[in-house]
Amino acid sequence: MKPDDKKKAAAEAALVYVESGWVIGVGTGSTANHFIDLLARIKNRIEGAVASSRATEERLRKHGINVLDLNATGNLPVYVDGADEATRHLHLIKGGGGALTREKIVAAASAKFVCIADDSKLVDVLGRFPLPIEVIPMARSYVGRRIVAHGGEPQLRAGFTTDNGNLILDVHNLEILNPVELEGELDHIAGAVTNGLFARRPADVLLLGTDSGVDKIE
Ligand SMILES: O=C[C@H](O)[C@H](O)[C@H](O)COP(=O)(O)O
Repeated sequence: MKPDDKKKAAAEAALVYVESGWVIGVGTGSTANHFIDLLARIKNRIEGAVASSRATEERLRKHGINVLDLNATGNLPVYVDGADEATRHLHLIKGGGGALTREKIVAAASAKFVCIADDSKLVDVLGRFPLPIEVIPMARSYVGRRIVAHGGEPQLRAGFTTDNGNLILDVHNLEILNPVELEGELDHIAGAVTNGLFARRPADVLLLGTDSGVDKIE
C-alpha cells in the first residue's frame, strides 16, 4: 500500500472519535488533510472545528465546515493531527509543516489527542527527523547557540515564516532519549516559542496505517 493510502486509512479510523454536536480540533499536514476531506462527509453532524493553521482553516472552509476560534469554544473534546515521528510511548515530533505552535495549543486544550500517521513514522527513538523549533526572529542566533550546547545542529528553514510571523530552526543530529526532559529544557530558552516535541502532552491514541490495516497504540 502507498504511504498516502495508509495516511488516508488512519484518517478514516479517526472518525469514530468524533461525536455528534462536537467542536473538534483539527491539525495540519497531508494526513490531517485526508481527515478534513473525510470530515466533510459528516459536517452536518458536528458543530464545527478549531484549526491549527491558516492552511487547515482554508481547507475546512472550502468544505463548508464551520471554523471556530479557540477563545470562543473553551476546551475541546478531541484533537486529530498527524506527526513526523512517533514512538510506542506516544511521544511525537511535529512541526514538519511549521504549524507546531498552534498545534501544541490546540492539543493542550483538548481532552483527547488522536494522532494519525502511516507506519513509516513509528520509531524507537525520536530524532532522526530534524526537530523543529519556532523562534522569534531576533533570537535566531542566540537560540541556535543554545541548541549547539545541547549537541544539536540547528539549520534555519530557508524562506519560511510561520503563521505567527516567526522562523523555524530544524535541529539535526539529536538522539532524544528523554523527550519529556528535553521538551522542558528547550521550553526554557528565551526566544524559543515552541519546540516540536509533544511528550509532556503526548498523543492519547496513535492510529497507524499499515499494509494490513490500521494499528491502534494507546
Ligand atoms: O507542522 C506540521 C505538522 O506537525 C504535521 O502534523 C506533521 O508535519 C506531519 O505532516 P504529514 O501528515 O504531512 O506527514
